[in-house]
Amino acid sequence: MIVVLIGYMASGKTSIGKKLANKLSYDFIDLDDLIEEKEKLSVTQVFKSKGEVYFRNQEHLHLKEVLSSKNNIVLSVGGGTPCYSNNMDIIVNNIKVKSIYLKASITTLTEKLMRKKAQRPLIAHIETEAAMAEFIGKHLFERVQFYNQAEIVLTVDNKTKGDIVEDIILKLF
Ligand SMILES: Nc1ncnc2c1ncn2[C@@H]1O[C@H](COP(=O)(O)OP(=O)(O)OP(=O)(O)O)[C@@H](O)[C@H]1O
Ligand SMILES: O=C(O)C1=C[C@@H](O)[C@@H](O)[C@H](O)C1
Ligand SMILES: [Mg+2]
Repeated sequence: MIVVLIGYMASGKTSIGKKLANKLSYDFIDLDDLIEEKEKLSVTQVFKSKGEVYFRNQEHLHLKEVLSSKNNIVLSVGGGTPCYSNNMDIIVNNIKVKSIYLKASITTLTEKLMRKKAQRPLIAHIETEAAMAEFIGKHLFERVQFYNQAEIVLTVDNKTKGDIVEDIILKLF
């Protein structure tokens, strides 16, 4: 089985993914980290020096490679991964894959992203909480059509990471 965690920036894909993999004794792969390793640059630097189109292309290639070559892994993808190329089709049509949307509210995401926006090139420039909430609202509206295609949709607001991992395990088995 390959568990694929999807969701907006800061919904918890990386941190929940690591904990879940640990609990299942699966390997953990984070698509953003994989791209950073291959490029020897941070995601922000890739966006700056090579552009978003290049990043999206690499993201697509690495997603396909991981899904076709590995098993017993938890894969956390980037916040935008499901929304480009045919990435969401590739995820949902792979019979080994269980896809999970970590669904967080605009309020939860705004709170988190105001604190941790520096390494996230798409939102680093947003200054006020009101502007952040407005940006996330519009962006999510475009993206939920992809996120909602996940096999499992799990609300994460006001839950601890441990609770979320337990909820995922209950839904998977
Ligand atoms: N349920 C939770 N309770 C408390 N803190 C959380 C929870 N989920 C995530 N966090 C914290 O929120 C921050 C963002 O989480 P994380 O980096 O895992 O998100 P992400 O979905 O991987 O984001 P990105 O798309 O930018 O990679 C981290 O500091 C993480 O520790
Ligand atoms: O939501 C997005 O489009 C992104 C999310 C991050 O995980 C990174 O993949 C990158 O910053 C783009
Ligand atoms: Mg992440």
